Amino acid sequence: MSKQGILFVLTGPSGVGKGTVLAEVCKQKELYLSTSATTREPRPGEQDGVQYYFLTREQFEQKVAENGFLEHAEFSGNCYGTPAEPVDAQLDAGHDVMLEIEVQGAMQVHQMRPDAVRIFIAPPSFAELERRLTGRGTEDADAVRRRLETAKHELTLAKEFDYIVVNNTVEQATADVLAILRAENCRAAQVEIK
Ligand SMILES: Nc1ncnc2c1ncn2[C@@H]1O[C@H](COP(=O)(O)OP(=O)(O)OP(=O)(O)O)[C@@H](O)[C@H]1O
Ligand SMILES: Nc1nc2c(ncn2[C@@H]2O[C@H](COP(=O)(O)O)[C@@H](O)[C@H]2O)c(=O)[nH]1
Repeated sequence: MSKQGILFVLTGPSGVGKGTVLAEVCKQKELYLSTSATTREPRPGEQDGVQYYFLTREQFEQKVAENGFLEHAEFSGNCYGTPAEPVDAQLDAGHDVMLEIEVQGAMQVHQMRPDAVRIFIAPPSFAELERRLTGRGTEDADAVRRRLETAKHELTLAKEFDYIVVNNTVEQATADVLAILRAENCRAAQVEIK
């Protein structure tokens, strides 16, 4: 049987810097990034099929009913889900896959795919998380408040994950994530030798 790819999950509270760190990681490591579906409205500049597949709630629910998602969750009033088929196709082709998703979904992946390697990105402090989320300027004050409320609970779950990376600087967090990816690839290679 040919080698399967490794499924990686990058999670953590909204605004912690998952997307920023992942963009740097992808400059140095070949990874298939899953494109999620969401019912959230596109932000200025976001395009359907690029950042997300933007679905109506009915379309999203239809895909849930068809078992089309590897995981899905409601977050801050909107639905988000990982389309299963492209992820499986990439893993079967031997390519490593990365999901960048929120914490409830990441917990589901553990149940569905116990082999997945899950990395929790944590902020250096709660005050810094608040600064980053507010500073990004993509949500109004009410949405920022809701996301921070959710973050308080999400941070208590960090210890459930395989690795915790504190995103102090983007450079250091990128190096830490790359080291994890390398280590997990070495582990997979050893399993094959046996
Ligand atoms: N190490 C860092 N130091 C300072 N600012 C950072 C750092 N990492 C990310 N940021 C900034 O924090 C903001 C949020 O980052 P980003 O959008 O990557 O977060 P996210 O976790 O992907 O959020 P979401 O889950 O909502 O998609 C951005 O403005 C980004 O430039
Ligand atoms: N459970 C899932 N969470 C997802 C997915 N795609 C993205 N996300 C996460 O949702 C929040 C909010 O995203 P935003 O784009 O509105 O800021 C963030 O933490 C994303 O990582 C998914 O498929 N499933």
